[in-house]
Amino acid sequence: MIARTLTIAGSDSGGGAGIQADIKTFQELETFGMSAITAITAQNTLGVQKVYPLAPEAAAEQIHSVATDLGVDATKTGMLATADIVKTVAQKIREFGLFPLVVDPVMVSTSGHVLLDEDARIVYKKELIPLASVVTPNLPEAEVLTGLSLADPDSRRQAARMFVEWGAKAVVIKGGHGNESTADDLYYDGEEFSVLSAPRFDTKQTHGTGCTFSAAITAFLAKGASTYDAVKQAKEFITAAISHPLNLGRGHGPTNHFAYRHRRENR
Ligand SMILES: Nc1ncnc2c1ncn2[C@@H]1O[C@H](COP(=O)(O)OP(=O)(O)OP(=O)(O)O)[C@@H](O)[C@H]1O
Ligand SMILES: Cc1ncc(COP(=O)(O)O)c(N)n1
Repeated sequence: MIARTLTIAGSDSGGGAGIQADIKTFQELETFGMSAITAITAQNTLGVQKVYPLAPEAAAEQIHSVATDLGVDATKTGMLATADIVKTVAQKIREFGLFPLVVDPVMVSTSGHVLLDEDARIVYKKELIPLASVVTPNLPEAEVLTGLSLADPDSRRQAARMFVEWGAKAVVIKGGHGNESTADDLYYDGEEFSVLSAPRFDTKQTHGTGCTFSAAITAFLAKGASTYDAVKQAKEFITAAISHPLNLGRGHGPTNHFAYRHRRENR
């Protein structure tokens, strides 16, 4: 049977991030993608013009519909908007056993728009991170959640240990926002640290990189990969997507979700 993937996240009308990036990634990686929408954004490459969070029950009903009929092999969470949605989503994940679970703690868009209410952060740590098979904060998100300044490798390792202490089985602290010459992501599973490294491309077309990366991890997990292998292959997917830009829009353009498959087909 085809592997079934579920994203619980916000809609990006511009198609580069959120639910749309997730479904494209699920499809490219030959899984059957499904969605529970938590918020609707009016958004393009220039920024987020408007956010409409949905009622928590709307997310709960969508998860119920999918889980009680089609079934789910791996799940991810993205933009959850409010503390009440975070609580409800965590409860539904527990109720339906929607594991393995990738938690992408989306807080602020590339363009600087707040996508998670401040009072949701505590709930996140208490309710959602402990359920995660892997949690994928970027550097600013990891700084907000741990309260540490993450300018050097030692502090990043300390932050990674904190996520595992809170109950996540593994963590990837993504280095996209760092200023090193390579885009290095730090992986930790409670036992070993590894650095997943890729060239840093000098590009503005990075809208949706985090969503795409976490969706790719979810797809590889749904197909049976170990967490580390899923993260490693997802890093190849996102590196291909960033390095073959589509040049759309006038701001931070989307990544290229076709690139990984095209590269494999042309080998
Ligand atoms: N310019 C770049 N060149 C190469 N890889 C990059 C670049 N920017 C980000 N990445 C990679 O993309 C992935 C997502 O990382 P990033 O830190 O951008 O996440 P994010 O901030 O959550 O993304 P988003 O833009 O969706 O919010 C990571 O594997 C990171 O290393
Ligand atoms: C619905 C939604 N989810 C997530 C992001 C984060 O992506 P980015 O940081 O690349 O803007 C976003 N902009 N919109």
